[in-house]
Amino acid sequence: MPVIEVDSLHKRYREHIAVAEVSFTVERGEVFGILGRNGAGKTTTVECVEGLRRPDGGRISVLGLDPRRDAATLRAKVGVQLQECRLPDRITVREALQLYATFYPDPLPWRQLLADLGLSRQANTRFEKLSGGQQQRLSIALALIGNPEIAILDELTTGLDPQARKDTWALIEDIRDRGVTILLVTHFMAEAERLCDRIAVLEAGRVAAIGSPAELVSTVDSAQTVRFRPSAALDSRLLTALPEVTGIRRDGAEFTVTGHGNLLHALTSALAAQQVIPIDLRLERATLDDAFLALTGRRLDEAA
Ligand SMILES: Nc1ncnc2c1ncn2[C@@H]1O[C@H](COP(=O)(O)OP(=O)(O)OP(=O)(O)O)[C@@H](O)[C@H]1O
Repeated sequence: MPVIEVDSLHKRYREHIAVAEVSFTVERGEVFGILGRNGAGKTTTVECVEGLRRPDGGRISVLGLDPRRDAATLRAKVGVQLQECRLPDRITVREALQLYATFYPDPLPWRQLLADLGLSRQANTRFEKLSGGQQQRLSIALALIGNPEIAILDELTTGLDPQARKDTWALIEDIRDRGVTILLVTHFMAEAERLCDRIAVLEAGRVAAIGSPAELVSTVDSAQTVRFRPSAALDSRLLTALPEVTGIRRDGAEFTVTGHGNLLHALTSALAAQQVIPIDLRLERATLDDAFLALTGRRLDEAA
């Protein structure tokens, strides 16, 4: 049974429709990503799942419960990392965790959690003195202190440097390995690709597609490109005769061949038969970026 079910969610702010029609399910133990450009409706969707906003239409079930009606029960089972975590400047890491631990019936031991998050040395450091990466890790710790079944993480690594981002990704993989189901909001393609078992691509308040990163890429992956330099003179008609080849371009010594199916195999076999070696052989396939563009009509980093 899915742990989160969102069915035909609709939410507007006055006359502005933030979420027009969103449906997805999250299975136990998976990392499910909501990927979309700024303003696509990601935060509004997860805030409805968290019970922080009242939907104008549709149905949401979390662990079989209603996020608003059963808010008190769900609070102990769902850990939430808010998009902007601001704590009082003078509170220490230890105090924040001890305070949050009192909100839950069965909290994790905070010392262990700090060690897992690489924050042990900051236990007595005030919030204002933490680096951006440390503040981010603390906000994840606060989402996990209640020992939740589900963690909802919004813009996990925004504002972090590349190393802190990679450390945070490794941390999320650890959390997933402990069996926590993770709903992750992101507008970073690399983050979605690295962490998510499945992704819902959101565009203008609607789901454009749902699938694993590989499934999303395969929807646009009919065309492939192979580039190489032949080791000896090559008659390009040999290649155009192959059923897998749809086009050939020549720039100086380099050939660029486009096609589909088992293009690479067909090409290398044809070249081998002519005793031609393809030098600097490269196969280029569609990426998740290409899939996003094909699905939504715009690049992920394009302004709204
Ligand atoms: N409280 C609000 N009042 C009015 N409009 C809002 C409110 N919150 C969000 N919106 C608008 O609703 C739309 C969806 O916003 P939402 O924050 O859900 O998108 P998002 O995909 O999470 O974007 P971001 O990555 O920028 O947070 C946007 O056009 C936004 O301006």
